Amino acid sequence: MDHPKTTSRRILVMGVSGSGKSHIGRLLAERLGVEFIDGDDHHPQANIDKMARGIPLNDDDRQGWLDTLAGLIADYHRRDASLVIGCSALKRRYRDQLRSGDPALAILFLEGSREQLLERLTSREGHFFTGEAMLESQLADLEPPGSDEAITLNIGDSPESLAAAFIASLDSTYC
Ligand SMILES: Nc1ncnc2c1ncn2[C@@H]1O[C@H](COP(=O)(O)OP(=O)(O)OP(=O)(O)O)[C@@H](O)[C@H]1O
Ligand SMILES: O=C(O)[C@H](O)[C@@H](O)[C@H](O)[C@H](O)CO
Repeated sequence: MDHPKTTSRRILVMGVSGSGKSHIGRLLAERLGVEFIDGDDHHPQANIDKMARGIPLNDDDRQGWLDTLAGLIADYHRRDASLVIGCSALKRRYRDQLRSGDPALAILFLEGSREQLLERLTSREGHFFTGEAMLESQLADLEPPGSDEAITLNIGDSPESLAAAFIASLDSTYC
């Protein structure tokens, strides 16, 4: 798809829990010198409580939250300000909702195997999202984006390599 050349861009870092959205998103924003928003910080408390009880979110739970994030993306787009935002964005229609804020939203999909993801989740401490069953539900909901929607990178690489590879792909897409 052809998009008008712009001096700013909005970037979504997506993937299931433990794929590295917060870590890679923050690093990417730092490398690009732009703001980072962690989608998790915008969940209503009811969603956090539900996940902390080990109950996966459903479409209804995610609706208002995705609306909030789409609104933030739209706001940055309107102001021609750059942004990296982390959000699981598991289903195609969730991404469509986020793209309603910026049709040229660039997407980095962090892809990993069940084993890689479980290892990352079990070594992480102090987070409300835990447990193998929760990861299973995320993998069941995941509709992986194709190359028409996203740049896909495997989480086995170091954070620095992932950020550099994505930035290189952006340059070739946008220049
Ligand atoms: N490429 C990587 N290599 C090694 N460790 C990583 C990498 N990416 C992330 N990590 C580590 O893996 C763990 C999970 O990463 P992170 O919290 O960023 O995932 P997340 O997708 O934001 O998860 P959630 O959606 O549950 O918040 C963290 O401890 C993080 O430091
Ligand atoms: O869509 C969802 O089910 C949720 O957003 C989860 O993905 C959490 O936000 C996150 O992964 C936990 O940290």
